Amino acid sequence: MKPSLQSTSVACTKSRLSCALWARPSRWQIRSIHGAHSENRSLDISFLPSSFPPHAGPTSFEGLGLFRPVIAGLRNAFPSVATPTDTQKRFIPAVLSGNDVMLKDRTGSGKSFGLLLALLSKHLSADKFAGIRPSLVIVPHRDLAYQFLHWIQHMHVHMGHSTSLSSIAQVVIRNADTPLDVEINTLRDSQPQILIGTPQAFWDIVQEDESALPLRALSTVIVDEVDYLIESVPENIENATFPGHLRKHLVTESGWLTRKPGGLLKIGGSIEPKRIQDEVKYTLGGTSVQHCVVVISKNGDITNIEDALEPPASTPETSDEPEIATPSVAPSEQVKVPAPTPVLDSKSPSPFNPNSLEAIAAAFALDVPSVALLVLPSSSPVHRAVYELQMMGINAHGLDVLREEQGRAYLMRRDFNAATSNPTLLVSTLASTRGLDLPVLSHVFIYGVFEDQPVDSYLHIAGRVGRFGRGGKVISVVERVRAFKTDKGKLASKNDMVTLQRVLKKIGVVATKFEHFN
Ligand SMILES: Nc1ncnc2c1ncn2[C@@H]1O[C@H](COP(=O)(O)OP(=O)(O)OP(=O)(O)O)[C@@H](O)[C@H]1O
Repeated sequence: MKPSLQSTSVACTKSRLSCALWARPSRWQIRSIHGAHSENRSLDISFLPSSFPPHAGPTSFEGLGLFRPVIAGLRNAFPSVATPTDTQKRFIPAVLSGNDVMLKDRTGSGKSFGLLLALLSKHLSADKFAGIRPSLVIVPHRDLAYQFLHWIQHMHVHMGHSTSLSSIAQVVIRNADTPLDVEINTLRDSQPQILIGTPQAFWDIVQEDESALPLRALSTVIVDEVDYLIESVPENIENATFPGHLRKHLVTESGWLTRKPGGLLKIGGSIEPKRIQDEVKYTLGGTSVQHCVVVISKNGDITNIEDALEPPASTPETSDEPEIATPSVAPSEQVKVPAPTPVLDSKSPSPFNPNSLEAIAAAFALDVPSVALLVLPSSSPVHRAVYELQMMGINAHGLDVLREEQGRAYLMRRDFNAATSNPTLLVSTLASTRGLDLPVLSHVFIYGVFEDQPVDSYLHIAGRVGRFGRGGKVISVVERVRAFKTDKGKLASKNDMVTLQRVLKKIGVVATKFEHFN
């Protein structure tokens, strides 16, 4: 089938910036990118100039041209989302009108959510019989795929639209429980209008049966976390393929995106490097977010980093945002929960510094009213950390947005001040927290310093709190002397405190004392 020039696609990232929308899905081929590493990780699409004028148009969702039933679903499922953010005011009309858009803005500015509203509007407003070709939403990890589906599911309940949820959207992920051919047959039986999945899942399906995915007949492609996806592309990919295309054409702006003069709108984030400091403060929730650094010394002492500022007098956070009741979902529309996590081998040596975990457990017990997130480096065993924290009496769970107490319950809650008798610590890795939105999070703990792109990693993780001007604490726990093995197997040591000091300096953040460890 020949691709239509009306096709568009969107890509979106969760770090400091970016979201892109472009066309010509017929040129897409999917290559395996999962787990691949690039030597060249210096790609930076952060400072692309904005070619879109400041917004002066409608200020309501109705005025932006969203489909009425989608707005009805939004109002009932998300009453706190009353008016569009600046960035949504700009990109929603652009997406609806079929433009290719590259979007970048600060974390938590509503990029993903707004894209979903636009995508739903495009699909649901299309003529029922003429239909619209399907769309693909590519996200970096499973939990984000389900977060998207969860958002759609909650709006769908209130839309009063006759189309079933499974005909509107489905998640495509790979899990050991569902054989590939079952997944492919499901897709064949009921192809939804919006397919949400990870690159690995799409790649596996295409390899097995290319015709199972409508790659040559897509109406929109959204790529969320586009910078992350680009970074994970191996340098040596032969032929320009997806996301090799992203590297070669999107980033270098060679014209793959610009199918017609002026066809690509670059929206938001025209940030000069010299202004990055201001932008970072904005990105990280302004002055309402505190950044604490807890240092573990060789003898196990736990202290605040030197030169940390005294914390401001605490003022309880106020919010007029209501807690949202979870609407009931018909059993046929409920998301299938994959198999439970594997049993832990607790006898093998722990990769974690026990003093660091103890510091996290103590800080959590002393300071967290309801729910916090602990982010581990990407290769860390989450189950092991959960097990060790549970042994310390902490109500720790591996993050899994399909399970109520492991994350699902927190996707919708907005009762920021509520304290619970048994607060929850959700544990995850950097790779699987990208883009996640748990509005009720008050604290995020960071285990160590992320050696690969430490600044971006910090910005991304810190952005899980302080969303939409709310407060929060980012607490990094670092070792003053961390022993490690070099590539040649020799023992060496690093001072993670110094590395983190450099990161904070670079992004213009001054650490605040974590008061309980004074
Ligand atoms: N217009 C709005 N008004 C109030 N809240 C909003 C609005 N749009 C989105 N939100 C809420 O803001 C939160 C963050 O949205 P979203 O995840 O889309 O931001 P993002 O820019 O994609 O963030 P990140 O870069 O971290 O992924 C969600 O809880 C969403 O419900």
